[in-house]
This record gives sequence, structure tokens and C-alpha cells, in this order.
Amino acid sequence: MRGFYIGRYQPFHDGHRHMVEEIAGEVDELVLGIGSAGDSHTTRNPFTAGERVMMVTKAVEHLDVTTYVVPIEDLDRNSVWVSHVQSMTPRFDVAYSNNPLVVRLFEEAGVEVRGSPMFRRDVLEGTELRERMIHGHDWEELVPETVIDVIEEVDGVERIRRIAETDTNGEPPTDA
Ligand SMILES: Nc1ncnc2c1ncn2[C@@H]1O[C@H](COP(=O)(O)OP(=O)(O)OP(=O)(O)O)[C@@H](O)[C@H]1O
Ligand SMILES: NC(=O)c1ccc[n+]([C@@H]2O[C@H](COP(=O)(O)O)[C@@H](O)[C@H]2O)c1
Repeated sequence: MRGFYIGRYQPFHDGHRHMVEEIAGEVDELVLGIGSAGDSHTTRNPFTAGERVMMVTKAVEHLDVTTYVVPIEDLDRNSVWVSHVQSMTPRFDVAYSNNPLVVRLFEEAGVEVRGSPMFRRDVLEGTELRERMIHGHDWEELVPETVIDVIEEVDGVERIRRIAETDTNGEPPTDA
């Protein structure tokens, strides 16, 4: 059986890792969708699709399942989003998500959806991690070691801090 799990992974953190490890116990193969693939260089979406491909690929390489990492750009039309996803990915039998819109769109399209309880959601949230990076607080303990390496390689903390100086709405800075 093949599963599908999509997230923005800005950045990939230990909540995502926990979910992937649980999914790996239920499927033979796993397709990981990098959502909002066209977005980068904003405080909400600081990392490029390629950078997130590196984070996710390295974070799951210890798992005993074959994984495929596929970037997926957003569409303006929710009603055809599931078809868009299916057009970009290996065929899958079940979609995993805790995002209510994603769950609804897959269910309406007749795809089985499974969720999971949130894991340490007080700290394991992308928004919390990005805030910590911007304000110089510890964030490294909340992500896989391999994700720290990728963020260091691309000088990601410096990037998000610089963007945050001019970007207060999640929009790209216009004057930089
Ligand atoms: N701590 C967690 N435990 C379990 N699932 C999680 C956790 N954090 C996120 N998820 C789930 O992982 C998927 C992808 O999440 P996403 O990439 O949006 O992360 P996020 O932490 O919610 O980020 P942000 O705060 O940037 O929106 C969603 O289905 C989300 O509900
Ligand atoms: N119409 C669309 O493009 C559409 C609809 C539903 C989800 N998505 C994307 O799927 C991903 C879902 O991931 P999260 O659970 O991390 O929000 C996001 O990147 C989101 O933008 C896109």
C-alpha cells in the first residue's frame, strides 16, 4: 500500500517526523508532497521547494519504506486540487493529513484519509519555529539533526531574519 502526506514543511520539524514514522508503520511506500512549492522568501514560507526537498529527503532516509518527495504548487481552484496532486504524484491509496481543508478535498474526491493526534503541538508548529529563528531563541531541539544541517547550508536563519525586518504580512518584501 502507498500513502501520501503533504505539508508546507517550513521547516520540517519533529511533529512531521513523528507523523511520518507512524505512517511508515502502515504503508509500504510513502509519497511526501512539498506543498505551496512555488512559495519562498516570506516569513511564512522562507524556504524554497528545493531546500524543503533536501530537508524531507534527509529526514526520512533512515526509514524502512521507499519514499518519493514531490513538490506541488498551489492552485487558485480548490475544486480541482486533488486531481492536480494526483497528476504530479505516484498513485497512492490513502492520504494522511490533519489539515481540515485537505481532509475535506480528499474525502470529496473519494480518497481515504487518515489523521493522527497532534504531537507536542505547543512547540512543534512551523509558526513557532520560525518565530524562534527570527528572535534568536533555541529551535534546533525541535527539528531532526539533518534539517539543522540544511538550514545551516542555506544560511536560513539569516534569511528569515532579514525577510522579517521588512515583511510583516507573509508577503515578499517589495523594497529589498
Ligand atoms: N506537531 C504535530 N503533530 C502532528 N501533526 C502535525 C504537527 N504539526 C503539523 N502537523 C501536520 O502536518 C501537516 C503539515 O503541516 P505544516 O507543514 O503546515 O506544519 P505546521 O507546523 O502546521 O506549520 P505552520 O505553523 O507553518 O502552518 C498537517 O497535516 C499538520 O496538521
Ligand atoms: N487549492 C490549493 O492549491 C490547495 C488546496 C488545499 C491544500 N493546498 C496545499 O496543501 C498544503 C497542505 O499542507 P498543510 O497541511 O501544511 O497546510 C499547503 O501547501 C496548501 O497550500 C493547496
